[in-house]
Amino acid sequence: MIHIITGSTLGGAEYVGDHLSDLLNAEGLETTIHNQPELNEIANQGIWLIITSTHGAGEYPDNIQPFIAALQNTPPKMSDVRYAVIAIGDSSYDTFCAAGQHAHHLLQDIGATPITECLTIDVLEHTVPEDAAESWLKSHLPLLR
Ligand SMILES: Cc1cc2nc3c(=O)[nH]c(=O)nc-3n(C[C@H](O)[C@H](O)[C@H](O)COP(=O)(O)O)c2cc1C
Repeated sequence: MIHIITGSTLGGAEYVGDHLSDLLNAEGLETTIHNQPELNEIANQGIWLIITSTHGAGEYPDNIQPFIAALQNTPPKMSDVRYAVIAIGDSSYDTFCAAGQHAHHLLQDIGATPITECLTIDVLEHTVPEDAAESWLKSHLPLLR
């Protein structure tokens, strides 16, 4: 099972999550999308794919903040979780993709295993972030099985 966990204010990261979920399902991989993630509803095993934008001054979007706080305050056993983070942001901000980068380090710190480095998608360069995410997915598919 691949848990797709999104952090989004304007919907962009959610669209990326929906798109990747469709592609993974077409490859025969099972997914669950968590657009309002609750730590106690997400099994601490399998693959977590976190897709989050950055808002404010390097902040997480509101919908994912409680989930991140719960991971920090009461981290579950993460040794059976492999994960990847897709960070979406705008490189005109000093805090480019800060939320996604933070999530990547946090998961590693609490004992989950990274599948790969954090992917950053710059919306100035990629007006359709789904396209950049799709290319990434295709090249990382063997690691997600
Ligand atoms: C008020 C505001 C603050 C933002 N702050 C940041 C930021 O600190 N770092 C960054 O990389 N992008 C920042 N962005 C860009 C967003 O991350 C980007 O537009 C993203 O595509 C939004 O994704 P979403 O639709 O999932 O919320 C900001 C955008 C807005 C509107």
